[in-house]
Amino acid sequence: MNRNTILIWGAGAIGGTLGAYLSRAGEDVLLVDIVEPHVEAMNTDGLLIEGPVETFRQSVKAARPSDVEGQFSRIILAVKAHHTRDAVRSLKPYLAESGTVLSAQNGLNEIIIAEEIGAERTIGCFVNFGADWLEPGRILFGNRAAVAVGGLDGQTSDAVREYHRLLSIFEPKAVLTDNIWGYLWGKLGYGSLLFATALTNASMSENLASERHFPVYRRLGQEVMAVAKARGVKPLGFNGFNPDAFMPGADEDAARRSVADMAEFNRHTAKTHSGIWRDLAVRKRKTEVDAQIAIIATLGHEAGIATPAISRLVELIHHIEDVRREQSWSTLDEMLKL
Ligand SMILES: NC(=O)C1=CN([C@@H]2O[C@H](COP(=O)(O)OP(=O)(O)OC[C@H]3O[C@@H](n4cnc5c(N)ncnc54)[C@H](OP(=O)(O)O)[C@@H]3O)[C@@H](O)[C@H]2O)C=CC1
Ligand SMILES: CC(C)(CO)C(=O)C(=O)O
Repeated sequence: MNRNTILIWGAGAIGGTLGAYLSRAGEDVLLVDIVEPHVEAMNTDGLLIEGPVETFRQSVKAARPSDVEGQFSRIILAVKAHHTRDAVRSLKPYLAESGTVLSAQNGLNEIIIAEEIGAERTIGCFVNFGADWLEPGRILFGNRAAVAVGGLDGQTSDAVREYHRLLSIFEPKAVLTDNIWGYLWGKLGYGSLLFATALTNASMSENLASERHFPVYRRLGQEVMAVAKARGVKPLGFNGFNPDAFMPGADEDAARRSVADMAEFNRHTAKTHSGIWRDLAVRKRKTEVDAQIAIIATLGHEAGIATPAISRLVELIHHIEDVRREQSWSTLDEMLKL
């Protein structure tokens, strides 16, 4: 390890995939994770990336947080949103004074990271590719999708350019943007629909293609876009999600087309279900609903925007987490009662 080593903090589905690609390209990468058998497997057998995009086994270096020594200039954070603050506190001693952290996560984690290390050391990023951590040392890379990197203030610093270079190794179409908040809010809109799909056991595309539930998807998208607009953000679209279709005053057909495009996009991935569904159905653990979705209601309240559908969605996900409800079409039907 030396100062030029790139740390990937959280080496699950997203961090592991990025780490394998960067290591394969000859970048000096250290994958840091709290799951000891995963760290052990990565050090012993490397990381197996498998699925329709490509399958390869990559030799990587891995460590537990307590094994890390030294100071580093580039750290990519890829833990779940609700682990962000703890993870940033644990990586902070290893972040060089002029070093930066890039969030390869869903949600508005950049706000928390900036609170902990300063906005000038926080770099924005948006990832939409699909991956699942299968078992120690083994990750499914389900599909390619949009990736963007940008400065929180819209400026393109050397650090922003450097992370864009790194992300482009993984995704050649990675965008260097002056509106990273636009992508992050676009993903919150997209993500709110994904959380709704996790209320059932059907695939993302099957859920999104359900005509009966279209009003649910439209309402969620509309609430998120209204909050984004009130905060002065110009949300951006990607992979079927068209933020304009959910803006106040937009016609129903536009939203219908966008939801159909999202269904079509998600028909072509080996990751058939969202990470949220996987947390509930497979990993049997808490989701990112509070960190990623409940915060929209809080910010909406501050801006005077009502978000009843978002609040009901948060409640239903909590019910499933607490084993008070099942993932089923009838749970999604609850969203129609608003
Ligand atoms: N998977 C996907 O397809 C996509 C995910 N995202 C987003 O990317 C982010 C990462 O998700 P994903 O990769 O799926 O999650 P994973 O759970 O697969 O990976 C996160 C890893 O980080 C570990 N971890 C937790 N806390 C720490 C810590 N303090 N220090 C070091 N490691 C830690 C986790 O351990 P443990 O399991 O014990 O918590 C886990 O091994 C999330 O915000 C997610 O929403 C965005 C786009 C697509
Ligand atoms: C489904 C995906 C990959 C976005 O397309 C995602 O963000 C998730 O699983 O949470």
